[in-house]
Amino acid sequence: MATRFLPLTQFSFSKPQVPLATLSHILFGGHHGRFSTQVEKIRWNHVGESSNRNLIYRFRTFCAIRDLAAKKCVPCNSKDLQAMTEESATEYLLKLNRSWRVRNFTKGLELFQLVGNVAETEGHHPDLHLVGWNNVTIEIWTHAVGGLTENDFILAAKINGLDLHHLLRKKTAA
Ligand SMILES: C[C@H](O)[C@H](O)[C@H]1CNC2=NC(N)=NC(=O)C2=N1
Repeated sequence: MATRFLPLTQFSFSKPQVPLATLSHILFGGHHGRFSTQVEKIRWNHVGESSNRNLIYRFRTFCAIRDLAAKKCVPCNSKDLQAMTEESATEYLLKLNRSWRVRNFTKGLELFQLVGNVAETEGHHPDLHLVGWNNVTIEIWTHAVGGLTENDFILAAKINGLDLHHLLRKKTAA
C-alpha cells in the first residue's frame, strides 16, 4: 500500500547512472512503483568533489530544501503552472523511500529481515528506520556515488514485490 513519503534531507548527488528517460519514467511515469523520491532542489555534485566543496554542496542542499519547504503550491489550473523541464526535474532528485505502519515492533523487525534478505541477495542495501515502535521507513540510494543509480530502482522494485501485508497494521475503517 503506497503511503505518503517523508521529506528527505541533504545528500548531494552525482549524475544518475541510469538513462534520464528511464529515471523520469520510473519516478513520474506509469510504473505504479510505490517508491518515490522527494523532490528537493540541489545542485549537481561533480564526482571527486573535495570534501569541503562537498560540505558546501550539502549546506546548499539543506538550504535549497528549506527554500522549497517555504514555497506555496499554485492551483494546478493556473496559467503560471508549467511542466518542469527534464533538466530541472533531474536537479531535484534525492533518493527513494517508502514507509509502512506495522502491527508492532516485532513485525517491524520481521519487515527489516525480509527487506534485508533481498538486500543481501542483491549486494545493495537500504537505510532502515524503525521509529515510534511501529513506523518503518526505508531509504534507498547508492552510497558509493552519493546519489541514485539503477541499482536503487532494482532494489526498490524487488522490495515492492514482497508480500508484507501480514506485518502491516490493518487500515482502520474510515
Ligand atoms: C562492494 C559492495 O558492492 C558495496 O560495499 C556495496 C554494498 N551495498 C551498498 N548499498 C548501497 N545502497 N550503496 C552502496 O554504495 C553499496 N555498496
